[in-house]
Amino acid sequence: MTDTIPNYGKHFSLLRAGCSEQWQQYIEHDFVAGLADGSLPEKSFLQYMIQDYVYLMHYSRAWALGVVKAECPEEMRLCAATVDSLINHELSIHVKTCAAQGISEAEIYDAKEELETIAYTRYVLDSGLQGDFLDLVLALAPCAFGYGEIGLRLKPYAVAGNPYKDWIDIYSGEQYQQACVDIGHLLDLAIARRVGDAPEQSPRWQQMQQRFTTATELEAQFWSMGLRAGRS
Ligand SMILES: Cc1ncc(CN)c(N)n1
Repeated sequence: MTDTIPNYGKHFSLLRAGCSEQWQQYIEHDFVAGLADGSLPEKSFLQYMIQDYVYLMHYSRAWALGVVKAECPEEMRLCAATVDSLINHELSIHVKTCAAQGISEAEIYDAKEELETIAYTRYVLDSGLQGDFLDLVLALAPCAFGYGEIGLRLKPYAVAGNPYKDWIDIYSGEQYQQACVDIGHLLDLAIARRVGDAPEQSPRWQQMQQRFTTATELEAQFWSMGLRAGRS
């Protein structure tokens, strides 16, 4: 797998470097290795897709909260565009994968949430409810960037015969990669507006890094939940 760090903006690189161990545990998780070589059990993938549908619904609500908390038109527009891309595009593969197994969208919408899904989604929503727009974006960011980086790393494995080719194609694809660049721009804007040009020197930096790191840890737990669901 290639180890190039994607160019999703200045602050992505800084925050990623600030939690490199947790970041590696997220992007190099066994679940990801199973997607790459196709060895991930089908049951794990299906359970993950059901929980991920539920996750993305709450994650979309959190981006909608971004529209509410934004402080300029550019922030509002980027948040609104992300809500649209999540609920009208990214979720399609979840609906398609479940439909192929005879599970309807209404059933996935009502699926019982695993504890990891609750922990992660409510952490993100609470970051926005309790904090300001920047707190919210820092908690939202690892989701977008991590899958972007994983998509690029897994691209060479999207070959005929890999059952997870469609999944890899989506996250390595131009549309998803552009969304990561746009979110990187949003993060840079949000930081510059609220903390200035040298955020690492701000008294707020440690707490900002912590939000990003916690969301990164919750991502790794989400993969582990997928593996566990496949074994039960
Ligand atoms: C848990 C999780 N994290 C990230 C993504 C990519 N948007 C996702 N679909 N699910």
